[in-house]
Amino acid sequence: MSSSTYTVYYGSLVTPKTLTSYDASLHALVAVNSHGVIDWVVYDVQDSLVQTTLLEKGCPDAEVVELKDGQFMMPGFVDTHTHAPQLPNIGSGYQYELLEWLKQVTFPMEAKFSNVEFARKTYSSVVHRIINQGTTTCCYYGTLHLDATKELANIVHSLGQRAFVGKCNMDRNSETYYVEPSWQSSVTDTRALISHIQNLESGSSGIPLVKPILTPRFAISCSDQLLSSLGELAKSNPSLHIQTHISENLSEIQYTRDLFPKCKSYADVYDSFGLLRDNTVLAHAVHLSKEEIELVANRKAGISHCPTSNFNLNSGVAPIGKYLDRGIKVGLGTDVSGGYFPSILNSVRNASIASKIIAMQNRGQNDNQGGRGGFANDQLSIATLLYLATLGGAEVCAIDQEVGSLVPGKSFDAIVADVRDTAGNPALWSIDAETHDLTGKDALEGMLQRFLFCGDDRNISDVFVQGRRIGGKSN
Ligand SMILES: O=c1[nH]c(=O)c2nc[nH]c2[nH]1
Ligand SMILES: [Zn+2]
Repeated sequence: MSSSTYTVYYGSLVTPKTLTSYDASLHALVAVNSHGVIDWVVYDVQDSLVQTTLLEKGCPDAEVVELKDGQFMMPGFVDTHTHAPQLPNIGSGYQYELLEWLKQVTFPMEAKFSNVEFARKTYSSVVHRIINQGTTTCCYYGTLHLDATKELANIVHSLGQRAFVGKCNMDRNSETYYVEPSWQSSVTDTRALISHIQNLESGSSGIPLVKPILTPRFAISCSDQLLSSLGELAKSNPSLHIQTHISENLSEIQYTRDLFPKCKSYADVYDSFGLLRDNTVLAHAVHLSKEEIELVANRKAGISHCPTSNFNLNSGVAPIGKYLDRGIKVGLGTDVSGGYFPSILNSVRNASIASKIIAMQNRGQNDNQGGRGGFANDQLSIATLLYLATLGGAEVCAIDQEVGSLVPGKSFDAIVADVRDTAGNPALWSIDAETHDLTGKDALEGMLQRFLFCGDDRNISDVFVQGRRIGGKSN
């Protein structure tokens, strides 16, 4: 590859390594090739050695983009669970718990997406907002409408975000104005959406950024015939992703038990229809039994932890540390509009608080069950929170070979965080030379913490997917 086809980013870098560690360098060089893939990364390169390093790497003419002091690169956020049609409802109806909230607030809004013009206008604003929050990969639920969900996929595609887009399957137990007419039409529309998304162009890298995802809304909303047909569809397409809700709220769990008396558990409902596998994204998982945890672990399905929504709809506190100890893949989800904020930064904060609640409740206990061990009774560290927001999410989506960390061979799906006062966020007190030593790695850890706990979209200068800038503050 000719050296001028590289863009080389020079500046501070933070990237997750394991659940308990991350790499950080104040002066890193990250070379991105013309396909948007990271070719090489070199840590700790002083200013005076940048040109020498480029020469050694065989690309003296590469375009160098230099970050400012107070900015750093990190992988973009992976939102493993959100509902695009619910953004207009953010901040409404939080007096209800799940089932009543769906009925009173959510279904009336989603029904409006039968109007494709409304869908196009709304989704355009939705996707712009989510990108500018630093989300480079997003798992979207649409509504039950085929045409509106095609629009959602088109918009995500045209804006260049990496995403999974699904049409809700729901042929029963909803309101008469918002339910699919039959399981057959639900499956037909699902197939049509899959073909539509698979026919979207792949862009210059040749890598399709938008992928279809089967979306049985939750067990309650799907008849046996529908779940069975979706299971068949999944079986004939092993690479087709699946997303659904599980074990979020106690009334929902009881209702599910009543509807599927032959199944051993909520998780067993999905498993018995062939919907629990290594590319299944399970949202919530607040109240899983021991047997369900084993089942989810054995099937290698991933959990989307949505703490904001779990607090907000009074659902409970998911025992994420226990899942991590058992080796289950975990990522974060915003779950708008059960969650009231479309940014993974907000999920990070609430995941931290949720883990502290569990740690307080379990103080003094030591029931680490082997596996990775050590998470169940403890608060999540900064390293773990960073991991869940990025690489953990990529694992849940089964795309961790492609994205989730800034290492050679992966796509440059990244953000530039900016923790300077000039970013204009009064809640983030920037680190300055008067009060801090800005030369050591601690300074970078400090910047990362402040960004995760106090940052917002004003602190995100750039959002890149597959090497292409698709958003950021100046957009
Ligand atoms: O948080 C949630 N949001 C939803 O829209 C939904 N549908 C089923 N179960 C759900 N949970
Ligand atoms: Zn949800």
